[in-house]
Amino acid sequence: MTETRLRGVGVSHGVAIGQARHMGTTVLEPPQRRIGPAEAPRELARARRAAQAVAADLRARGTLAGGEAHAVLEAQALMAEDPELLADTERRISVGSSAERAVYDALAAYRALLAGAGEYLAGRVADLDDVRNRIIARLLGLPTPGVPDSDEPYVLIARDLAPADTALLDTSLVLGFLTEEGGPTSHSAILARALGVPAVVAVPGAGEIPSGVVVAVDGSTGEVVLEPSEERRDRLAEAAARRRAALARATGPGATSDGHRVPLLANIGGPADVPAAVAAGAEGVGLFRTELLFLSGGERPPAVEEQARVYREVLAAFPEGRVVVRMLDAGADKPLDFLGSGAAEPNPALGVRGLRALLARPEVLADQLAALGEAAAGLPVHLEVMAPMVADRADAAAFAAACRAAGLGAARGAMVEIPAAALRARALLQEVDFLSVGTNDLAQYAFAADRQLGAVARWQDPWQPALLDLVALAAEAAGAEGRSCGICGEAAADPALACVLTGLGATSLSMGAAAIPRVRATLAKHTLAQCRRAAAAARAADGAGAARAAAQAVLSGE
Ligand SMILES: C=C(OP(=O)(O)O)C(=O)O
Ligand SMILES: [Mg+2]
Repeated sequence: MTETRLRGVGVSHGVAIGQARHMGTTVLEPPQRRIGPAEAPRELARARRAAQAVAADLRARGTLAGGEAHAVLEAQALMAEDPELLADTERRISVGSSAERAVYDALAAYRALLAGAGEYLAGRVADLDDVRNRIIARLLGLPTPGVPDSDEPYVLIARDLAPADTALLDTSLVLGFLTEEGGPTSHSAILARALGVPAVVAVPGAGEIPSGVVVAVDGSTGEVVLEPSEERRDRLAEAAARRRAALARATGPGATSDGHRVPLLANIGGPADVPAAVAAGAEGVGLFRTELLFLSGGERPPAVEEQARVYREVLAAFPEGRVVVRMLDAGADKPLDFLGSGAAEPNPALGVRGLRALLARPEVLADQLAALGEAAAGLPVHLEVMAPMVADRADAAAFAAACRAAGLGAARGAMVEIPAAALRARALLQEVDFLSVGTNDLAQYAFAADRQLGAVARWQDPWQPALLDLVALAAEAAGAEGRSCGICGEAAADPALACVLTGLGATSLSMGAAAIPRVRATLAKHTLAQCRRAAAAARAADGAGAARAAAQAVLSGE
């Protein structure tokens, strides 16, 4: 057979060569069965139950997968339970649709809306299709279409991948992803990058690739070749090896090409994330999200001893390194029953969350600090603790007082996630030792754009110049006080943006482990002066796209 070449958008670097296997993504279309009015209550109850069961299953998968997948699956669970979708389903049942047909039609209507609503929302269509398939399969008593069964490694082909499936993919079997739809911001792309699996999205005709055919996927160039010749395979493998070698050459501590040090740290959710962080050469942990530990505790926070055991496991993995532990950040996107967080609040993102929740329950904060003290005892690690959602100097002072009362010798910091904290960063530094900018929440609050809501996702783009202005304020304040100001939001994982953040004065960058090698390599190619020029160019732009282009032009030496 001769080679066939296809082209898509490379979204996750590397080359994968293997047999094609298709994801079972056929949308299940239930028959047009009409029901009488007497059957309606039963059908409605069935539809409700199925939606609830699917939401619970997605949540359970999210908890199991942890990390990035957790939030993605939570968002999908919310789709399954969406009150408007349920109301539409109810309306359709009341006029004679069966439960499965009503769900199918209600979701189809919503899907059409999403598909036509711009790149980011269109990227959520695959998530919605997956939710639809899951609910309908459950109503029809069928298995949910999903990841193919295979004992041999393969290249996974799909229309688009749903997070529920990609989250639990066995990466020892999946060599790469290839999707017909999707874009750089689709979950297939985000998760492929998080898993470190090569991926090409938006490949026209991908759905028609016969199962079992050998495909070569180059996630760096977007090239896809069916039945590649020996020569082609060799060439692709060589190119990938060259790129890998370039990445591997960039080892050691993070620094610009002229030696300005920017420690590269890992964002972790617990001990399970440590091996990947160590393998990526993380110089420590810049953000240890401790919520996962509390999520598994149910009604009560985990006991001090249990917390200490988990913290120690992490701390012991970074001898001489720096580990920044973020105090429990409950509420809003991370609700926790025992803190009653968000339950009765009309707007939990603006409510008693983060440090506010901890100050309302000082014994929870005191226990966590005590557990950290116990965990660090006798270890050479540099333990640092920081408070989430610090709004003003009084917050920073209250946190510092709690640390003092706990007798914890660790450096204390404030996260800059609320614009007020960035604006008055210097005042916070009168109370705490360092700052760490959480760009995810800082964007949410700066743009009044719920980080969980796809409809406002455009403002979550970390290249927004207004967000960069706020980062600059925090970094400049820290510089003036001779303190450190790290970045620990998603922004730090984008190699070009990492250079910009360095140019703004960030003193360390913390990100998911998979992003570290590329950020290290990119940073090592540019001088501090170039990073500063890129930062100035990005801030001078209007809009995220223009900022990205302006910075990239500077970094590529145009
Ligand atoms: C790092 C951050 O914290 P989280 O994503 O856990 O809220 C942030 O808000 O940027
Ligand atoms: Mg945050």
